[in-house]
Amino acid sequence: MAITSKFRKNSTHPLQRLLNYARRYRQQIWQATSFSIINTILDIAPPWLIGTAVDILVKQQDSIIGKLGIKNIVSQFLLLSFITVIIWIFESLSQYVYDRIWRNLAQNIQHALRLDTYNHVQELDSAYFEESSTGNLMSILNDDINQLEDFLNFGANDIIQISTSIIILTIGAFWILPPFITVAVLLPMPFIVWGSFAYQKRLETRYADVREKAGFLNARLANNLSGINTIKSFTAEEYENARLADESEAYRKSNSKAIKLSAAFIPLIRMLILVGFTALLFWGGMATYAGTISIGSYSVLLVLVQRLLWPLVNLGEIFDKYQRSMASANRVMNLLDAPINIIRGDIPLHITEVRGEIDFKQVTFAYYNREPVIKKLSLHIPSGKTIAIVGSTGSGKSTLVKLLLRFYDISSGTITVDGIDIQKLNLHDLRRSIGLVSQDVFLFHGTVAENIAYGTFDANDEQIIKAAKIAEAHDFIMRLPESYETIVGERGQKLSGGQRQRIAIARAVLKNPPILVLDEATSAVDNETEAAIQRSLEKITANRTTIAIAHRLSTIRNADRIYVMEYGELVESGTHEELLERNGIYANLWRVQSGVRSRSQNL
Ligand SMILES: Nc1ncnc2c1ncn2[C@@H]1O[C@H](COP(=O)(O)OP(=O)(O)OP(=O)(O)O)[C@@H](O)[C@H]1O
Repeated sequence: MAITSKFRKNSTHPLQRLLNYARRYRQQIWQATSFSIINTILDIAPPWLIGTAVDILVKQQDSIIGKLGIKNIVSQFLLLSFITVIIWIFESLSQYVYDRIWRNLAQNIQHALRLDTYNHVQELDSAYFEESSTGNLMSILNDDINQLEDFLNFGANDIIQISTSIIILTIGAFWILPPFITVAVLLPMPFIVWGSFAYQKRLETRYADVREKAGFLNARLANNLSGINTIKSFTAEEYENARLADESEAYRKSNSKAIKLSAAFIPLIRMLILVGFTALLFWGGMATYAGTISIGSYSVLLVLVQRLLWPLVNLGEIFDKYQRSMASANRVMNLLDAPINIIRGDIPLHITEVRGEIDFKQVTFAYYNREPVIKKLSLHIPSGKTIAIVGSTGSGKSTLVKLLLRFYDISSGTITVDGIDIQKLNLHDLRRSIGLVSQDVFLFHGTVAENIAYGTFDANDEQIIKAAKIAEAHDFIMRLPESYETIVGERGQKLSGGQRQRIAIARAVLKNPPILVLDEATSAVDNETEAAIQRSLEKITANRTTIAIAHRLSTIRNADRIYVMEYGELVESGTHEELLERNGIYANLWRVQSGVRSRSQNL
């Protein structure tokens, strides 16, 4: 598995990547662009109307409108007023339309992008999550996508309107003015455009750094909030304050660097515009005085330049927004492009037809950049039998389960279920066939009933209660304030460890999988709860292939076969009695545990 490829950066420009993504909204984008352009054209009309009004006053019967045959000054002004009203109405209408389309487009794109990215994240393998922090992923899924929304709301429209203005100004100036004045007016333009691009390039790296720092800050926050009890118990508040201050300071400094550059942009553009405006004011005035251009044209131009050149001042702000959103687009697109390394097979496995025969053949596996933790391991689990795996901590027991569920793919060897290589099986079918009660039970924020029905979403109340009874959870659930409707809190923190464990078992019972994996299902419980869980497990493991991983040997002594694992290899196997007779590692462990037990019971 080429893990390094996950973190490969895509060299395509983020705008191009965003446009490729937004292709499905092509129609909406064209509509919004058209209305933005129409609005800009209509927006240029007022200077023309002012020029025409001056023209009427100066030339009277010979004005532009006069030349149309309307000689009466009142009628000329009436017509001009009528045109003004019409233009105004259409300008307002077009503004309403483009604003609505752009803003809805921003909503649609951010919505689709968030769902697609989240969906993609769900498909990524466990190794990806180990290399990236939840807080950073959260900041991509939330902040970065919001940043894009912010740009799409107004930024795209602003860029289109300014570009249209520049084109119209250029055409208009060449049309009306003597060339030397036009050149003087337009002289700042290439500098503004070139300057903007040069600026943008430098801002790009600074904003990429800002987004990265935002990710680190978020990661720290997410980590601390989920470990708040540990912080409190170790009275590490001051320490964490300092650590957070460091991350926050790094974010502030990074922003400061970007601000230093971006804040200088507007004053610079303003100076360049000043050159053009002064040139027009002076030479245009001289040319009008000399009679080369009319007073009407001169006034149109002055207002036009004021209306068209000055908005360029906003260019700084727009480029700033653009650059910030491109830094975000890059992060979102990189996440969306992260390759899915667990390839789904296409052989279906119907849950009702699974026999549950599992075979590990010469399986070797190493975590990324680590030594192998499973070494040429072979294990046969007959259908319907219960096997147990015991062994010292870190020997690789949980890893075996993760490989069976394909959280990771093996380096060599094969794992089969009912004789079919799990890499060829439909991944969802494979996972649906396996019920996992893991070491650290995860409950979602919601009710007890919702948590039991997690994964069996169509279960009715009766089925949920039945499963809870089998898991010996019904009694304690009925004692909760709102029984099955009690909210368990985030990660189930309003319940005890043993209660969470029993809900997890009820969840597995309801799922009714042909293969059951119990990874330390009785780890966090007292003797009484263990006995209760043990009773329920006996019921649910009957006639179901079961893999039980345990540290407490008493919980697995009745297994059909027990395997002892050491450093990624199976070193002993047999029934409880056979292993005791063999007098090896298992027998030793048993003696230690039963000794400890009897002593602790005597105390
Ligand atoms: N995601 C991971 N990345 C790198 N190494 C890992 C990862 N998960 C586990 N390991 C390492 O793999 C080895 C086997 O871990 P595993 O969790 O399978 O042990 P275990 O036998 O289940 O231990 P325990 O009884 O304590 O739960 C350990 O040395 C552990 O440090």
